[in-house]
Amino acid sequence: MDLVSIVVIIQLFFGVVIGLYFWNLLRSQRTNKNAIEKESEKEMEKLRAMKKVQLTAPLSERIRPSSLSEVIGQEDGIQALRAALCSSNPQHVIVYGPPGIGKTAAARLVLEEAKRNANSPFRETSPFIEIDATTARFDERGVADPLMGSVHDPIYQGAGAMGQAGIPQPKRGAVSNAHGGVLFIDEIGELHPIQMNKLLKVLEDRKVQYESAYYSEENKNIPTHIHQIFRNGLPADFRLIGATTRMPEEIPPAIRSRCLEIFFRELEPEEIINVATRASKKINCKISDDALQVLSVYARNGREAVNMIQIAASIAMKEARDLISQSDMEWVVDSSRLSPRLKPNVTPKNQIGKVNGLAVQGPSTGNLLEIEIMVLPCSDKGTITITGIAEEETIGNQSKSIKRKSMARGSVENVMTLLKSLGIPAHEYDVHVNFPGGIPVDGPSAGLAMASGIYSAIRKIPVRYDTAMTGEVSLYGEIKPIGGVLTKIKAAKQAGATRVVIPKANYQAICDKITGIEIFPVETFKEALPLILDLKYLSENKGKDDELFLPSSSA
Ligand SMILES: Nc1ncnc2c1ncn2[C@@H]1O[C@H](COP(=O)(O)OP(=O)(O)OP(=O)(O)O)[C@@H](O)[C@H]1O
Repeated sequence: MDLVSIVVIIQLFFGVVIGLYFWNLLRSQRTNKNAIEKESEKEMEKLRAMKKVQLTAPLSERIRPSSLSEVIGQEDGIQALRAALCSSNPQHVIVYGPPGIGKTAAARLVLEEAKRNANSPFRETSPFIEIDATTARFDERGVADPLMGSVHDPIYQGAGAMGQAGIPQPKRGAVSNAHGGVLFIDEIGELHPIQMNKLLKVLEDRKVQYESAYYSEENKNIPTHIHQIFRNGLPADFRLIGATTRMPEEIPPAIRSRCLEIFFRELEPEEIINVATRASKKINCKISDDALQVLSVYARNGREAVNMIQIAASIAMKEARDLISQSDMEWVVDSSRLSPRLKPNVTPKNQIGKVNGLAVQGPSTGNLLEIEIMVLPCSDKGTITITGIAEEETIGNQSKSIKRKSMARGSVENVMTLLKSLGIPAHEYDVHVNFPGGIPVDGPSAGLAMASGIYSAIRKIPVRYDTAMTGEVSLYGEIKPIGGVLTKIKAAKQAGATRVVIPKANYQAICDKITGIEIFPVETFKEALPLILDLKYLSENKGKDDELFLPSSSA
């Protein structure tokens, strides 16, 4: 055999081996493809079967408000929401309010209303994208980010065609999905600071920019649309509605300054009954007055009312009844371990050292703040004791917080100095200020109530039970403005007070729209005292009014 024949045989051999290799590869690919197709067909069959099964719409869906007019008690908030979003120039919005009072329900409906305005930039197809900030977790490497979107780098794409070709793939997030519509971020106060900064950038640029170490402008393999996204960003022009149960101070100022701030208020008991009645009508179930009464004692907000109706209606329907009875509702209360909604009310008796302060919890929940003060003469230097939720408080937000001496304590110290300077021997007493009922004392606004209570306890003059009060007291006896005055006036009225003393600087014409309570705006402590103390008792028991008044040199 000559050399040429040997080379031909070797070539033939390698030719056969290579041929066999590729034939095998092709065959295994075909087998793989067949297996995948078979598997996919099986899954499609399961999917089709699943789609055929459909239960009736859950009660919660049927109960949900279907128009803004069905959102009860939030007329002011809805008017502001309409003003912000239904015009030709919609704005970003933050909606504040306690849980379960209709923030999400209203946000979902306002876009539909905006679409009906011919001048609105929203179109029929404008999307409403909802995301919860508590679950919008992101990966620091940018692999997954449901809010902003992310880039799937080839290393994470596995064996996909793009991955094998080394092409990074941008994946849209909620900000781009909401393009041309509304992005609703529930619990926006819980958004991670990094996400918040990214969101601010998107609001500014109206697009989202992506980066990847795998991207190169020169790479000819990368399709045009991906080049476009990396060069120009992905459009993200939407209007933001953020909802939060936090206080405005807890929301980063940068986002607040870009948004219109809207407040939804706590629902009153009659409004909760109204929500419950409508909900039961929507599911064609009647409800007895006794059952509604039980519900009104236990439901704290619209969501709780609706949940209670759902459970009670399910029991009634199971027993083929169309009426929710008192015992159904009591069963719901018992099985859900609900505790009654106890709102403090004024005690109908003028008492020494017992004052009605006012507090705001959360963005718009007002409460009567009962304050008890006892003074005991002491031989040495007097002490101050404060009990209740007032000893120490944390300020700031989740990224930065500091603990500081409670403002309530600072307030009492100011009040003591003021009283001493006015000739009241407050320093000759051990003073105990108690805030019963577990309502936290907010800031210095309880100053007027504490000063009046300490005065009452030292002079043994009862305080009027029908009067509630709020205001910071300065060292010189001026009554300084405080926050949340309207909420506090409404809380005073709800608790049964018929008179309320507020700082003059807080008085607005809108206060007079609240009927059934007399409002007394004051500038000084001296002006406030005769409104707060029981003057009748004083004239009957002491015989002369001048004991009440402070020395003429005082504020
Ligand atoms: N003011 C209201 N009017 C009518 N229904 C209400 C009202 N408030 C709550 N509901 C009922 O409760 C459900 C839940 O309310 P929604 O989700 O809007 O509350 P939310 O204020 O957004 O609470 P969260 O802050 O917990 O998300 C609604 O679908 C609706 O059925």
